[in-house]
Amino acid sequence: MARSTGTRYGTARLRTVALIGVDGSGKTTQAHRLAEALAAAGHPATYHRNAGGRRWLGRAAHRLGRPDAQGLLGRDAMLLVESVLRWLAIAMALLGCLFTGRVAVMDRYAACQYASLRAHGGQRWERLIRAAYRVFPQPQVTFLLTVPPAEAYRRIERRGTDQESLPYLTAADLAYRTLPESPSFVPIDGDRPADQVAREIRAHLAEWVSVDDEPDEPGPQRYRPWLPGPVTALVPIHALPWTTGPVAIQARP
Ligand SMILES: Cc1cn([C@H]2C[C@H](O)[C@@H](COP(=O)(O)OP(=O)(O)O)O2)c(=O)[nH]c1=O
Repeated sequence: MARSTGTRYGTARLRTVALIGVDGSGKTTQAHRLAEALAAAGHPATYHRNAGGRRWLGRAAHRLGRPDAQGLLGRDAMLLVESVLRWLAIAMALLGCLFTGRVAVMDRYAACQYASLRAHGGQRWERLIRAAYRVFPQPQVTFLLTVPPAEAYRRIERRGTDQESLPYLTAADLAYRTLPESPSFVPIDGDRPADQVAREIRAHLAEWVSVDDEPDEPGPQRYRPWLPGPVTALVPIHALPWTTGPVAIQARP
């Protein structure tokens, strides 16, 4: 019988994966898909929406006749509220996964808050917020989903649940690319069909799935969505058609 060793890269265990990027880049779509794929491959995972409250505060602001959350609270107060709410959300998510042993699939992480501060002109808070967020471990892998700001804008308009301006999305896009930690992000071109993007994300994470990870019993569970089928399962991951270069995995714990 095969022994399951969990979701591992060498001796390290996959605990946290983060998806970051501007609004409309596809984080939520891909994070849900990734959590489902991990679970289907026998690696229990939980999706976490690490919201900063900007969307629901924006809806509240609308009801009160203000244009958005920032119009309601003011820029600095909004950035601080967002930073606190996101900090709490990340802390709860990490604690939950610590107790359950599940992989945390993070829809946004600390870097999103640093980018938000920069894109909203709140740089003077960055040192303070970074100090507060330093308690959080680096995710083993952080995917930066990239789409042209104009495409992100179109998607948000179609979604219809919130609003972002094109200049803001452009500033946020630049902020992500220029964060000091950006060299450690795995960039993923999100301006492609969602299936293709999901496959590339899974291909990067395939390095973490031990060969011992086959489930004990044969049957439907043996399907491993990391790879497209039994024939290609024997092909080295670097040779698969959707990989664009060496598999990039960040610092291991
Ligand atoms: C991933 C993806 C999403 N969408 C849609 C779904 C959503 O309504 C919207 C934004 O996607 P979403 O996953 O919510 O992005 P984010 O979490 O980064 O804000 O765009 C597309 O039209 N094409 C895509 O390839």
